[in-house]
Amino acid sequence: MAKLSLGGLRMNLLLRSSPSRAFAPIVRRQSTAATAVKQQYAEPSPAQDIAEQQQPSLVELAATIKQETEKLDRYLKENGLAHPGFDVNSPANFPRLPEEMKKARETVIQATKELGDLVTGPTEGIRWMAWDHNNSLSLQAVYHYNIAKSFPLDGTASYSTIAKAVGLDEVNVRRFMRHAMTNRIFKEVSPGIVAHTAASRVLAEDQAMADWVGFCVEDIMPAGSRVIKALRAHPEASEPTRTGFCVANDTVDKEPMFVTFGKDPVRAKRMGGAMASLTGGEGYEVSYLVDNYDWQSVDSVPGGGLVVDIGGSHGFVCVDLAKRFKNMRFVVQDLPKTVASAPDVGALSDRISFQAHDFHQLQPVQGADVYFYRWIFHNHSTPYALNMLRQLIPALKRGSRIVINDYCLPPPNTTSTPSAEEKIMRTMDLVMLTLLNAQERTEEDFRRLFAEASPGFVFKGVTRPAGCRMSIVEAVWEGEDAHAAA
Ligand SMILES: C[S@@+](CC[C@H](N)C(=O)[O-])C[C@H]1O[C@@H](n2cnc3c(N)ncnc32)[C@H](O)[C@@H]1O
Repeated sequence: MAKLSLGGLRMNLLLRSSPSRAFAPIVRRQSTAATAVKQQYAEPSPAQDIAEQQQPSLVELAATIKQETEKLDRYLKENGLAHPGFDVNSPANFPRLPEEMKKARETVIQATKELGDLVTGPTEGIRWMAWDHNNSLSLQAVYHYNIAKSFPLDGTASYSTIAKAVGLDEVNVRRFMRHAMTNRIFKEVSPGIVAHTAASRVLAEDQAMADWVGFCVEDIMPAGSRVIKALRAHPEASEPTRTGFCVANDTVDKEPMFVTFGKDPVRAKRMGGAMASLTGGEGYEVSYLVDNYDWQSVDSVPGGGLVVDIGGSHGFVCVDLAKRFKNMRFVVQDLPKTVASAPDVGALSDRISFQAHDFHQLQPVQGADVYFYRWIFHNHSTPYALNMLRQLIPALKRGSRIVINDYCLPPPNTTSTPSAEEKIMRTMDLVMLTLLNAQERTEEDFRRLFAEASPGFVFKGVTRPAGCRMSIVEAVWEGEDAHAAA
């Protein structure tokens, strides 16, 4: 079994046909562009938004960019923070910012995009958008031939030297690198002589980012180009063995992506690095969940309420909860090999136990107070997600809560320009389709899922802690107390 540690996530790759493997996308919440400044105190409803929002003029957008950029610039100067740049020694990331400055930065990003799109115009925009995959192609060449590592970060090299070092002919090295340069990856400092930039330095130094690029350009890109073929053959798009990924890897009706990766340690390791790069950042900390859900009421149940962490990996969420709440008891369920490799939880073992359980089968723990799923539902299409919920029903008592910690898609285009965050989340949704025939869900999707699973589930809603990228989805079982009757 290859085991991937995914930042906050843990993933095990088993050589078995299971759809239940994780792909954990990342999102950043970004407010809208110029309009965000005007709207930040009164968000309009979607209907109002579409009807009433007016397109800011070019000059208004430019003014917003100026105003918010000045705020950022002042903040950087006042705090002695490095200014961003493209040069090899410039910072690899924009500095971490307090909330207000984050808004300014998001507004600059969004307004700049909006202004650029407006002055490009739709025809020209679409013409070149249809060529976007060529950015991935030159990036793939840089990744595949390890070009960023082929010459020193603080030096220069000729195309012919790089060609010899990477084993690709000079003509192709030059064309791929010169294309990558249009994206600020490398620069040509004199004819035929190249040097690193901040972006190529990231590719050379940050292994997790290199893994992310590799996973995207060598696994997701070919799979994405087969999605329509997969959909034409299997329009229901619900089986993890009938995805674009399966078409690309000749595994249709044979095995889902995670099984394919489980057979290939190099790809498995690369995906692990990619996920670590993606989810290791700000906004994924378990503390958001610990601090922002009413665990106190579970802790106050006489004898300590019982929480079942389904697909809970090695139980790190329960460990954090158990440290904070002194009465709650926990059962961590996962596949047998994961449970077998779980580390000893020491003094917490009187309250945390592990159990091998397949979440596509009947839930064995009866009458728990909370059935909890983190990073599980977004890896499953509706039929599989419905089955997971229905497998709980015979175990539920009236009042049992089902808590899902996952992404929650925003309502569609509630701003005059779709935010960068929305773009990322919707792209992730496509990636979930591509790889697993799975999906990200809106609040309404979650509501419908519970309603369709059984009228006994009463949907309570979705909350998203400030600063967190994940949401907490909750439903309560008000149906027949099958557990008590049993
Ligand atoms: C993305 S990880 C999520 C782990 C953990 N909940 C977290 O928040 O990081 C998905 C987990 O589901 C487990 N899993 C996959 N298929 C399963 C199944 N059929 N039954 C139980 N667990 C499963 C995996 O072993 C893995 O630990």
